Amino acid sequence: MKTTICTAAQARLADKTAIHEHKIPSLILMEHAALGCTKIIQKHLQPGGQILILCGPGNNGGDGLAIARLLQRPCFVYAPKASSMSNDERIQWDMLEKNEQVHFSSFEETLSLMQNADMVIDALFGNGLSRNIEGNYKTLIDAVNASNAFVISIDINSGLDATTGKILNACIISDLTICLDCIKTGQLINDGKKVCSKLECLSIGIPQTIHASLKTAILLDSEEAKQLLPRRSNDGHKGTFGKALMIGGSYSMHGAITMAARACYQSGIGTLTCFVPDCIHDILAQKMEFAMLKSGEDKNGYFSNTAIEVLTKETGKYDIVTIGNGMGQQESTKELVQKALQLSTCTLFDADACWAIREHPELLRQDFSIILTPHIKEMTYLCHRSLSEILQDPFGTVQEFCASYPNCTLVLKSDITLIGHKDQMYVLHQPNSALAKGGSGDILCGIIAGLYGQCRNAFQAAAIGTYIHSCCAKQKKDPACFMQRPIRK
Ligand SMILES: NC(=O)C1=CN([C@@H]2O[C@H](COP(=O)(O)OP(=O)(O)OC[C@H]3O[C@@H](n4cnc5c(N)ncnc54)[C@H](O)[C@@H]3O)[C@@H](O)[C@H]2O)[C@@H](O)CC1
Ligand SMILES: [K+]
Repeated sequence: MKTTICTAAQARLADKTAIHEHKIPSLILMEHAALGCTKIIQKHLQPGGQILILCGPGNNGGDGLAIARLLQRPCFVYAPKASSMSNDERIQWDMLEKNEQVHFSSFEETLSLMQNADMVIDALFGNGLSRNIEGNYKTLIDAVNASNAFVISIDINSGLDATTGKILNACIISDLTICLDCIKTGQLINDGKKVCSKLECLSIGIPQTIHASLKTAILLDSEEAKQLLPRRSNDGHKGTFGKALMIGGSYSMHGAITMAARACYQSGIGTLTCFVPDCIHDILAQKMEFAMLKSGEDKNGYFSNTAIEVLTKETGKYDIVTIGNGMGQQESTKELVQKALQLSTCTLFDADACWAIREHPELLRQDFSIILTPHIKEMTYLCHRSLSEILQDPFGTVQEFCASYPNCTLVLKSDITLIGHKDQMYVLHQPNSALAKGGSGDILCGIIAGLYGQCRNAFQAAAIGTYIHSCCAKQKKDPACFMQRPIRK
């Protein structure tokens, strides 16, 4: 089952389509949601523990009331007046009329119960939050955040804007958030990253085809990765697994091209050639027994502007070309980037190559595939957004870029990494500081190139490469030591 990532509008549209076009009554969706949540809540609940459920005026509150019924144990519930409830919440309320285990508490009682509660269920606001939280709701949220209870938010932490991840004046900080049907973009960016410790996504019976038709982003998890991993046939030869050319390096940054090349080789490329400035040829010859080496004229420790001549004879020889690692922000990098595109083969732009192309973004529109792997700062060279604008809206940034450059696959690297191509997007949500070090990006570039050689599909290679890179870091190994075996299990 795919886990999807939606804006508030996409999530609402998915709900609406399920209800109006697929004729699934909203109360059935609510029951699925509440049954699933109840099972998860029970896993965290101690016998005899005191549970307090906070319900708001919409269907999120309806979920809370349904959970109170399904728990089948004594619990305290705070709920608004029946007259201000949504229709479905009102029906849930009626179902509790004869229930003797549910005790409704006033606002003041709720505040005092909070001090001894073992668990608080946050069903105040979900996808319908539309303005700043004030008054009693703010007081309740502040009290939850000051309590020692284990807090579970239903769907979205109340107070968080589901799309932007901004807090609307006050917001529940949860130990666990159970996302209904899909993760919301706001839960992965901005304040959203700080208010939910753990996200668990629950299917509530909305048909998967609805998300497919809405082109929502897909979470890159182990199930998805297994589908994307290229299979190596035992009767393949080195040509089967691709020929890569990696262009990069400079006197002070020969490590970058070395790490990228080693990762490419260890990712299963058929043959690998590195093109480096003359001044580091001998150093790399010592370090790279796994790659063929070509070198071009250097100047002051970098490629010279004329180094490109060597590449003229290389057209048609390679399946993938990578460019950028350790090249520096030099005039010659700009020249080489343009020359590399004349090889008319799939080209991966990493690091300084993303800077070098910024004066000629029109060159990114080619009839072959281009992969770009910028981090946030490098992304500022590729679009008309500032660093903070990209950080505020990484999803929109990737969508906008991919719509403008349909032959490009963009890997926007950050604590969450977004991989986009046309209207498709994968999201890797495995933040890990092990990757926050020089060389990580070079290794990713190499892994993607190595996998491209085996699948010849830029979007697939970028997505599976990004996933494997992150898995290697989780194993606390040097990511360059990765093996494909762990995710094949
Ligand atoms: N209909 C469906 O398809 C399903 C909806 N579900 C739940 O329903 C939620 C969405 O329900 P709703 O659209 O009713 O939205 P909410 O439950 O988030 O609440 C909307 C209500 O809160 C009020 N409100 C918004 N901001 C406020 C603020 N700052 N202060 C005070 N009141 C405020 C609105 O006027 C509206 O009455 C989802 O998040 C999910 O929990 C689930 O039950 C599954 C099925
Ligand atoms: K909530």
